[in-house]
Amino acid sequence: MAEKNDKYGKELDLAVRIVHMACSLCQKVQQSLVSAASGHVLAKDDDSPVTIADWSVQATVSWLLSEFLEGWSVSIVAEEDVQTLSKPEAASLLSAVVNTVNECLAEAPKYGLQCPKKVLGTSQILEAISRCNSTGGPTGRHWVLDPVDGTLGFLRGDQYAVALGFLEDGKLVLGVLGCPNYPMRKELLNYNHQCNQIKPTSPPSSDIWQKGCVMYARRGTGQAWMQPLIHGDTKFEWPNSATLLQASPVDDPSLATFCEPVEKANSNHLFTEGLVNSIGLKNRPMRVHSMVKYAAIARGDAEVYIKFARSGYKEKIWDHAAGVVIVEEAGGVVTDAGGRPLDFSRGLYLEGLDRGIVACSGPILHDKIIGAVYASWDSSNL
Ligand SMILES: Nc1ncnc2c1ncn2[C@@H]1O[C@H](COP(=O)(O)OS(=O)(=O)O)[C@@H](OP(=O)(O)O)[C@H]1O
Ligand SMILES: [Mg+2]
Ligand SMILES: [Mg+2]
Ligand SMILES: [Mg+2]
Repeated sequence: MAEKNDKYGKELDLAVRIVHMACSLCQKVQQSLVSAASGHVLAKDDDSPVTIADWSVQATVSWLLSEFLEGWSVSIVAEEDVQTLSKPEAASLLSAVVNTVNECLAEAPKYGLQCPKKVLGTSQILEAISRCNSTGGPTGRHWVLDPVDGTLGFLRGDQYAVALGFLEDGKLVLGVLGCPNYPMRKELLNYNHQCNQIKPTSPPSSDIWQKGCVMYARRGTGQAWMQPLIHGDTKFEWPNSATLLQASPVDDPSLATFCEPVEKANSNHLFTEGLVNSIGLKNRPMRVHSMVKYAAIARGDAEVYIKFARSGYKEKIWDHAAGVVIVEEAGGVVTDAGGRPLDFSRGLYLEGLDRGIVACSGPILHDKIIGAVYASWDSSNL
């Protein structure tokens, strides 16, 4: 962990504590959603799901960043807004969000942070959510938040992530990724998804499933770290509990494992199948929701992550920021399909992205995949 005087040390320390809190919030909401088999799930305009957890995490993170970075006029780029939540028919949803946020903030001392002097009211919570309306850009400091990435995975009792990145002058400098359902063994990561597809209402039950982690990295250190999630009455303690992450040394495609989004609608599975076959990648794909795919590369559980969204879809910065810096500092390489670094300096979207995203555990494998993309592209139906 960064010493307190190091650049961004204060921000990283705070962000890690906040993400631990957010993960704990999500675990509680996920348990209650899965056991109620219904609950507060809404569809957004683009038909994607949003839950109590998405809004509650955004409110909690926003409140904590503003409180502890006072005077920095905190700028936050985040996924959710308050439109749906402010409608009269969403009153019970809003009250659940208010309770969830206050319960989470009351636990702040366990994470070494102060809780609010008074319980936060509805308007303060709506304000905290809507304050995250920054559009980022090439100058200044901006936090980039995906409160729940992989909401679909979250609803299935499967993989999801809380992702918090930090940009300065258009450059990604910090990434913190909370993975509350990240299992301890790689085989379980794959099995977890399949298991929950068959039995979507069964939450992971044994300790091994529930053991989550928080990963973090600071640009330029060449180090990425992982801590176990805080459970029960354990007090937050670090840097003692952190272990160094190292991306996989495998550079032979025939030995590599690749991961990709679960949903065909989010990435072209047919194209990646042709692509990985063409370079002799034999292992079957690990289909995992959310930025846990970046976490798997950083931790050495997989070697390649490929995402080719349908043409016309614009990738949002909060779906990648935290994961990219963690993979890069763990020794990996992340670019677009043309081999260029992702550009976080141009607002809400990864503008100028060439076709898709390719993240690899190292440069040799990355070169091979990019070469294969060029070779496969013309014959593809994208
Ligand atoms: N049509 C389309 N194409 C590409 N990407 C899309 C699309 N729609 C949504 N999204 C974004 O995908 C985020 C989830 O990515 P995943 O890799 O987890 O996808 S998947 O659930 O495994 O299929 C998801 O993030 P969350 O909304 O935070 O869950 C979306 O931002
Ligand atoms: Mg997302
Ligand atoms: Mg999200
Ligand atoms: Mg979403």
